[in-house]
Amino acid sequence: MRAPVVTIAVDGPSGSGKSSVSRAVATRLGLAYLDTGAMYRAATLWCVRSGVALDDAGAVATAVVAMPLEMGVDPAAPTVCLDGDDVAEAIRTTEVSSVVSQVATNLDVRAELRRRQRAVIEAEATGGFSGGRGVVAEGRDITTVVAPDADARVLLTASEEARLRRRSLEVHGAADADAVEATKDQVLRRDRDDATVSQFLVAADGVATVDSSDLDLDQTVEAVLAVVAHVTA
Ligand SMILES: Nc1ncnc2c1ncn2[C@@H]1O[C@H](COP(=O)(O)OP(=O)(O)OP(=O)(O)O)[C@@H](O)[C@H]1O
Ligand SMILES: Nc1ccn([C@H]2C[C@H](O)[C@@H](COP(=O)(O)O)O2)c(=O)n1
Repeated sequence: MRAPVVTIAVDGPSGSGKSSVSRAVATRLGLAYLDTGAMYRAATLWCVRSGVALDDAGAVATAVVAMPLEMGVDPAAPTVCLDGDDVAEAIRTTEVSSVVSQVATNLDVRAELRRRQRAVIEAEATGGFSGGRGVVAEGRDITTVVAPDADARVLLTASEEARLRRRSLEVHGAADADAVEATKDQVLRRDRDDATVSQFLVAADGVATVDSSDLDLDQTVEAVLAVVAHVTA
C-alpha cells in the first residue's frame, strides 16, 4: 500500500531548534525538508547584492518577486541557490542575520515567499524529492498561515536562556556572559521584530507545543516524532 502524503509544519522562535529537529524528523520519515527561514535570508542577500535599500519596501518587494531562488529539499543536504550560486553559507553571516527581519516584515515579500513555499509543499505532495511522500516545513508562520491545514503542526519552544546558550555556542563557540550578550541581537531582538508579523511565541489552536529547554537534540527529535506519530503511522 502507498504511504499517505504527509505535511508537517514546525514553527518556533530563534534557537528553539527548528532547523536541526525538522531536518532529522524529515530524514527519519523519508520526507522533504523546507527551511523557509533560508528563503527570507536569501531574499535579504539578493536585495543587498542587488543594491536595493532595505528600507525601500516597494523596491525590496519588486526585487524579491524577481529573485531566482532554488531551494534543495533533501534533508541530508539541503541547498539554497541564488542565481545559480550556492549561498548556504553567505545567508548565515551576521551581516544577513542582523537585517533579515527588515525584509521578513515586508508584507509583500511575505506574500511572494508564501506563494513559493506553498508551491514546494504542493510539489512534494505529488512528486518532487520525496516522490510524493510529503514535507517537513519549518519557520515562523507555517502552522498558522502557510500550511494551517498541515497534517501535523508543532510549535517548538525553548527558554530564552537555552536559546541564547545554543546560538552562542554555535556562533561564538562559547556560552560565557560576553558571548551570550553578543548573541542577543540575533535571538531576542530578531524575535521581537519578527513577532510583529507572525505568531510563533504561543501555539495557535490545534498546534502541539514541544518544549526543548531541558532536552538534548536527540530527545527533542523523539519528542516531535511522538507528537506527529498519529499522521505517520
Ligand atoms: N534540543 C537541543 N538541545 C541542544 N542543542 C540544540 C537543541 N536543538 C538545537 N540545538 C542546537 O542549537 C542551535 C540552534 O538550532 P537551530 O539552528 O536548529 O535552531 P532554529 O530554531 O532553527 O534557529 P533559527 O530560527 O535562529 O535559525 C544548533 O547549534 C543546534 O545544534
Ligand atoms: N516562515 C518564516 C521563516 C522565517 N522568517 C524570518 C524570521 C527570521 O528573522 C528570518 C530567518 O529565519 P531563520 O533562518 O533564523 O529561521 O526569517 C519568517 O518571518 N517567516
